[in-house]
Amino acid sequence: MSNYFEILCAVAALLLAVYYYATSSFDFWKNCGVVGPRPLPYFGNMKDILFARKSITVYVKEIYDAYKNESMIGLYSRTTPLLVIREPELIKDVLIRDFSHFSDRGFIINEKVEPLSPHLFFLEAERWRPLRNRLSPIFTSGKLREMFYFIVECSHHLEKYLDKKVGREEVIECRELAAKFTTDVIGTCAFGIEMSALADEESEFRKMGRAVFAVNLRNITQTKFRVFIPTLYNLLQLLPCQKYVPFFAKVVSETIKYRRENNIVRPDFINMLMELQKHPEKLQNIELSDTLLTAQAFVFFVAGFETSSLTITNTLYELAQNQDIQDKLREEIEEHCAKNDGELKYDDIKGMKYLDKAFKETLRMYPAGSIVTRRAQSNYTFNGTEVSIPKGTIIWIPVQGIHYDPDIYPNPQKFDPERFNEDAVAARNPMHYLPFGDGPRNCIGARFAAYQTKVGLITILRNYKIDVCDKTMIPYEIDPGSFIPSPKSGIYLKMTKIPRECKIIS
Ligand code: HEM
Repeated sequence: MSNYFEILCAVAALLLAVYYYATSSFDFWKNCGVVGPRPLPYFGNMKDILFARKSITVYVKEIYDAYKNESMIGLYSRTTPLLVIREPELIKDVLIRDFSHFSDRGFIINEKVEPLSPHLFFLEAERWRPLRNRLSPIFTSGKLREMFYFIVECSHHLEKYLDKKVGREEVIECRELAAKFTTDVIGTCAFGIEMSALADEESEFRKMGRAVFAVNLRNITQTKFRVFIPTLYNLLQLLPCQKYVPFFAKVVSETIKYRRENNIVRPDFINMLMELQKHPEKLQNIELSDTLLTAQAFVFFVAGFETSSLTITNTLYELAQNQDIQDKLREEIEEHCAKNDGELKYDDIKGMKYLDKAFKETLRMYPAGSIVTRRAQSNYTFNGTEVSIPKGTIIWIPVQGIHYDPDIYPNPQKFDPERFNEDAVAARNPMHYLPFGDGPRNCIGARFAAYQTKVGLITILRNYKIDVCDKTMIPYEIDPGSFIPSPKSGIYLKMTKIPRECKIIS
């Protein structure tokens, strides 16, 4: 009898210890005077996200809306305190003014689990800083002008593809269409080779691109473990390496070898990475090994094709439902064509003001980064407050919540490019529009993204009228398992051919 009692006591003590471990930090925000939703033992506030029942995008908007009058909201990423910042001045402190305290995103990197993970997006501040300094010149407008030729070449392939695919009118799944185009663009610019995603239905690059973003158990587990359960993340090295890793490694090493042997110089990302490899002194003695180089080419591909293809898709989705805006946009394209005898050049794209507003409005409604994250690199007290956070605290900037705040963007569900006319932009706090983040660690490819997205849109819109059809998903639903907020199913739209004569030339 006494044995049973002892076992019972031991089990109770164990349960108590587990409960204590799972909840002991839950007074942290209360003690700081920061409010937030009640956390659950072990899961904190992340249960629905961990089980992919809710996307971060939806969750962060709910939290933002629920704490309307707060400048900060305290959450728990399982047992670890995590802070959401709403107030624009504090956001500016984190992203810009006090960036030296927040120059890291807080992703863990385990090169055994993911050999291509030490890239610009994930890298810790020490390796990130010299690499970013040296990679930034790849994206200047001068370099972009040189690369514009490649983007335009891909737009001709897109035109041909559409000609073949769409007869007089046809329902097209636009996500796949746009992804093929941006795969070709980023492929030629990042890897320096033709990916032929548009020309070849079985393109290996397109298959690998799909594999990187596939919403499957492996990808969901990997992302959730990396972000929320880092202790278990290391166990993933027991699984075989993702198939795209050896693929990209081989492509990059073969390209480099071929260029070295044949003395080929081409104005693209891989060329600039090879130049850097030759001059380690420029990287403050961080060795740009072949793997580190491949990781950078890989992140340009991964960060570059899906974000822009979703932006093209989402713009078409909104234009199909807003015919007046679509007509106005087409008029602007035609006007520019007429001025240049049917041709569009690099500078014309820059001059298309209405296209720019529509692009920006799409990114307001569908930001690829629904949160921007930073990690505190030292203990930090927020200016004008008594809230102090310890080194290591993760910060979430709730971009999705801000972009749908009716006090900032009245009637936020409405697609309205006029929100981006000069006066409206000047009247808004810059921290209230963050599709590319901000500060020294903002999106390095923002300018490139704008050009490839706009060229893709022009190519489609000048040739086709876009309408919704029975298969169009209305309302738009985000797949809770997706890493970059993506629609739950394909985006099917009807395309009807319009005879055009305008051509883009570089
Ligand atoms: C519409 C398209 C795109 C969107 C919406 C987008 C959005 C973002 C966002 C929100 C961030 C994080 C910024 C921050 O933390 O402040 C980011 C970072 C990054 N993006 Fe983009 N991006 C796009 C296209 C591209 C393209 C085309 C490339 C490359 C060719 C690219 C490469 C990167 C890289 C390397 C980072 C990490 C930068 C660093 O940590 O230094 N992105 N992007």
